[in-house]
Amino acid sequence: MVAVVREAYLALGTKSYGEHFVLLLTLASLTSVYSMKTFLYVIYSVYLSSLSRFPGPFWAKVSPFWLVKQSHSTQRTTAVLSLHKRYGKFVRIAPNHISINVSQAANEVYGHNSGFLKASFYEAFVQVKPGLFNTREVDVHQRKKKYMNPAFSARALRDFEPHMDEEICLWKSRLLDMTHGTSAKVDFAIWTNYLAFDVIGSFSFGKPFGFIQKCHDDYGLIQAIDERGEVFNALGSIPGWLRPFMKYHPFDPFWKRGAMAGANLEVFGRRAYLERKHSKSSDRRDLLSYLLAAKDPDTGKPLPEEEIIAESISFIVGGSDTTSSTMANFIDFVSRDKTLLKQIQKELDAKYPGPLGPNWVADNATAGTLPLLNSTLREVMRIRPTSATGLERVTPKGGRVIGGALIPEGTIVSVPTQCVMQDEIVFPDPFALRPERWLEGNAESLLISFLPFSTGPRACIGRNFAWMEAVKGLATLFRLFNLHRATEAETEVREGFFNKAVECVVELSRRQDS
Ligand code: HEM
Repeated sequence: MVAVVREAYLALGTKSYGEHFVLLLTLASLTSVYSMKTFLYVIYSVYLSSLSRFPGPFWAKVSPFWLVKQSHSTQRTTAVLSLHKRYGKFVRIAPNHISINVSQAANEVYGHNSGFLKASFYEAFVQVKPGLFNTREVDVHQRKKKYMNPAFSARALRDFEPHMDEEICLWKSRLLDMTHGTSAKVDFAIWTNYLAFDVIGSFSFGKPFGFIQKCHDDYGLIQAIDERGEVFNALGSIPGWLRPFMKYHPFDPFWKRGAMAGANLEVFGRRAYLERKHSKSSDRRDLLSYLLAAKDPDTGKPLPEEEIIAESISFIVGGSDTTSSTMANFIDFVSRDKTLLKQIQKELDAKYPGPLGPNWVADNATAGTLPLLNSTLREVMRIRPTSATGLERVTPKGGRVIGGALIPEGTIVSVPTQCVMQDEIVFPDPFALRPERWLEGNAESLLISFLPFSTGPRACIGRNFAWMEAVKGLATLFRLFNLHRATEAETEVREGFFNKAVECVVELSRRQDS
């Protein structure tokens, strides 16, 4: 097209009036051909395609950029939920994408043997090589899972607990230092990050990154991961061929920031891997030791270095921001509710009576079974899930009936986790934080709709690890401190692939026997 226009321009200087007329007519016809094509595409998309029976905003039916815009504004799930309120259970949120707000659909799409595979959205998250999280092929995923599973076994987690304790102990000491003889304003959106990053550093590479030690993120890693999450989440909805060019967008620095954040994370991941590889051998069974010892089942050879680096990066991301956001949300909710705070502390005092030594940290065996602490954590994860979005999957060959509607093969579908966990039929008064609902007779039956870690073969491999870290960290914090949220205002949440509170400033003071 550009070449034709240039030809026409060059020619205009030398041609007669009649020839000018012919050229202009040619240009006009070309423009009309393109306009006609666009017009036909719109007609097809809106009225004739097999998805045209599903309602949705006009722009979402004809272009992926409606969804890109929502992700760009870091409010994708909120926007999709408001569409469900307006249009009902099935909404077309992109030309080939149906969002489904039907509880049972979560199992139909994500459950074992459903046949739904991850969509090309996940390719936007690939760094170095596809990792456990973003690989799409079933056989590659199964191979990876085989060598990753042992690092997450009950035994491996038990062995790791003393190392987790070291980080939680240092964390609480820092908080105790800050509150010596006084109270302090502490932003737990940052401090839960320090803890989670050091814990995942210790778990993956055998030593923490040193955030708690320095009370600072020297590498700018937290911001890099936030920016990367927001930009990659938006890139995922952009057609694959266009993604590499987005960083050159002349008017919108958002895309370039994401590319730079991704590059910084890659440098950090490579360095952490190399340091660990060349460190003096230790008998610590960290994640890297499992990966370095793993053999490719096809070739019998060790895993390629690039694959290990890709997994390292993926674990820094997947294992840090997620747990820290969940803990920050818990702190946010409970520090606003004095009655609940006192009840949780009463439960903790009974199990951990004072005096508590300087190295005391809540143990998993006890903290993991405290009824109120654990049911409050469930409620927080249900009301403000860290992973709220509809996870994108492709409908398998032959199509499927999902939530009662026939979905043609090749269609991208997603079931927003937040919808499932706030279904008022399953959870009456869904927006009220009611820990009791998990302590009543029918609590077991609620678990099927409690999906903060997703479900099926692609569910979170780190869920037990995350739960252990959260209950230990929170039990230690609430046993030792009083927390009072320093604002009445609603907490602002930004959504990348995961949700994250922008701040969680709390007035922190020591309890009497801490
Ligand atoms: C509260 C904390 C966490 C939440 C809410 C969470 C949530 C999730 C969710 C919803 C998925 C499914 C994603 C999808 O299908 O696209 C997932 C997958 C994953 N998570 Fe987590 N996660 C948490 C903590 C962790 C931790 C601590 C680790 C590592 C130590 C981890 C590692 C992973 C990995 C590797 C996957 C991909 C699994 C696969 O595809 O087989 N996550 N997580």
